[in-house]
Amino acid sequence: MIACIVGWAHSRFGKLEGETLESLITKVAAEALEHAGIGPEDVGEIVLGHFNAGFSAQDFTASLVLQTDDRLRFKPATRVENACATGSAAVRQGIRAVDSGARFVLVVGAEQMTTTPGPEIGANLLKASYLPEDGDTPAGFAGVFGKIAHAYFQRHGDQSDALAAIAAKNHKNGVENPYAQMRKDLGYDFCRQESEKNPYVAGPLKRTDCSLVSDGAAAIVLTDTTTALSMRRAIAFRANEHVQDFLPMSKRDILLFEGCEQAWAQALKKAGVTLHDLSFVETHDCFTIAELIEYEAMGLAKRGEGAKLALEGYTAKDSKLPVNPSGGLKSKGHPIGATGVSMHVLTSMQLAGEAGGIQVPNAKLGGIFNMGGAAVANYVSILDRIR
Ligand SMILES: CC(=O)SCCNC(=O)CCNC(=O)[C@H](O)C(C)(C)COP(=O)(O)OP(=O)(O)OC[C@H]1O[C@@H](n2cnc3c(N)ncnc32)[C@H](O)[C@@H]1OP(=O)(O)O
Repeated sequence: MIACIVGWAHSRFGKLEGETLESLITKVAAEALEHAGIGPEDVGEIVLGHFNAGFSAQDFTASLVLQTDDRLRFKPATRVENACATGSAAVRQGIRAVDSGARFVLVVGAEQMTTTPGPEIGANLLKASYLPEDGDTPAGFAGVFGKIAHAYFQRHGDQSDALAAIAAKNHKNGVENPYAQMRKDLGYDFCRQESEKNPYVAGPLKRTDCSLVSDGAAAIVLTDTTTALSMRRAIAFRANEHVQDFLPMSKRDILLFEGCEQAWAQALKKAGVTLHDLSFVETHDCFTIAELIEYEAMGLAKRGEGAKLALEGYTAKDSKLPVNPSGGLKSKGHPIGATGVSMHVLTSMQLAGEAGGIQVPNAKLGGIFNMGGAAVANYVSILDRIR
């Protein structure tokens, strides 16, 4: 059975004053059901993606979705977590529920990060790393990717120009995304130069090489193909693959993102397509170096040559393969548990031709890569509009 997305909702991402985790969850849940044209009574199963790791005092959160409407009472609801790929883990669990016979499945991803004091944010995020073996990591998760960038530069040369090009591209794309946290075209020169407003954060990574700290939520409604074809819109999963790798970076060649490579290979094979068939890709640019390595791991460039794609503009919104037309985590924001669900929402919008200013013309097939840790949890979806 092929699961389909038939409704969706997305909150603004950013520092959302006056919101709570509960209000974020219930708003997108209600909006997604309405968008799908179904009622709470039609929901067969609920999955919540929520990372937490200390961002919220409430850690038993699946039932918060039931606060949306009394008619959700007694529905099965479960929270899933897989670090920064938590949203995609929830989507995959939702697909499993459809495969097991649930007619409509409500998948919500949510996180509230900005109410946590600065130093604690880094410490919470580092819980998705493997500290005992990988050694002390200052600067939170940026420290982990700072080490990766440093090692990449040692192997393949200084790629600061390419990283700045990726940052500038994603910030430019985000300007037209109404859900994005930072809608400023920062420009290549600002992203390239160290400055008071763009200091080094970790290793060769500057502030503009990092994704944002965000609050936000997103939701989708899933159903089976037969039901989906009788509804307003139907976005089908041509593939949905999950590859989990070892946690310690010392057990892998960390510059290869082999879990990402494997997940893309499996997904493309399952969908029976190549990268050239995709209209666009939303990929996990938690740090610009991640997007660069992902170009290579997905097979778009040879190892060590990802920079060329960034510098030649191959992945720009109006070019061969737009990557992160939404602005990516870089400018859209990265509320951990919501990110993977957000990628599925924005890809569905693109395929439905409902993406407004970020619309990729004639988008037919969309690819998604969402990652937890440093290529530890790897999820690839390939989505296709069938109605
Ligand atoms: C596998 C994974 O997904 S791991 C990823 C997990 N996520 C992360 O690790 C989050 C990484 N990002 C961060 O920790 C933070 O954004 C940092 C450290 C880069 C910057 O935080 P701070 O230095 O505290 O910046 P602060 O919040 O004080 O903002 C200062 C200015 O920089 C801007 N800014 C903050 N973060 C960013 C960013 N990532 N990119 C661009 N601009 C930024 C702000 O808008 C603000 O601008 P203003 O002065 O014009 O108002």
